[in-house]
Amino acid sequence: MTKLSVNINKIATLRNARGGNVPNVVEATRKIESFGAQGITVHPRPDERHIRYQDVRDLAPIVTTEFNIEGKPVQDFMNLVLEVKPAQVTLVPDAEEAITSNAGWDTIINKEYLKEVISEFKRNGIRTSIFVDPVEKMIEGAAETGTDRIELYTEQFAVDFAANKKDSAKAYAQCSQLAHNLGLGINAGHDLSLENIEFFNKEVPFLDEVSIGHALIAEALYNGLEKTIQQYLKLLK
Ligand SMILES: CC(=O)[C@@H](O)[C@H](O)COP(=O)(O)O
Ligand SMILES: NCC(=O)COP(=O)(O)O
Repeated sequence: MTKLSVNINKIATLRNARGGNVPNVVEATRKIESFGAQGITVHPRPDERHIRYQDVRDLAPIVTTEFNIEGKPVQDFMNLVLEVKPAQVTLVPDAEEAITSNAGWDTIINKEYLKEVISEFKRNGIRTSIFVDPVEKMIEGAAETGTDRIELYTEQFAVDFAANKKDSAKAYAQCSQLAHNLGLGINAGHDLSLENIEFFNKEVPFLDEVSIGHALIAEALYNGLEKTIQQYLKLLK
């Protein structure tokens, strides 16, 4: 079964909107795990627009499933991850001003940089994953960085699925097969939703984990967190 890691960025967005501590991200995390999620993902961005560095410190000791911290490996981010030592770190090549993550790594141009960062996290017992586009050369480059896993960036899949599902996951399936053959673990995420997740999970082999946030939290506004999480779990079987 593909594991579901719930990205709680948007719970922090709502909390920050009023400047207080409601909704409380620690309480929300406990509930999300009790509803069956197999992981919690956070993405502390440099501007702390949603998840703050202190949230990461508060969450680390209470997450009982897998804690996955995503971000660009700037020094502050690296220090935070090495301080809390989550189960997994996912490296994303985010531009600071980007409204959201919008590209995978160029694993060829950035190979030496990624090798250095990845080896530091692995020396500290943290599983590494790197965010990549579904391009076979980028998967081959990822394997040369020493990363444990890749995370397939699924925004293009979501766009294509909405237009015409037929071949929307084809490149992802091919890249997942290649990654598996190269000994890499395979995660996926960005713009996955209740509408597209079943098709993606059926079409793409060897998936270890999907991390889902924006759509899941939006869907939970209508259906509730517990029911929404259990709908995802059922579609990921
Ligand atoms: C890397 C990725 O695609 C998402 O995990 C990202 O964390 C979403 O970030 P926002 O929640 O800031 O849109
Ligand atoms: N890595 C993807 C993630 O954590 C959540 O992305 P999204 O579902 O908020 O687009």
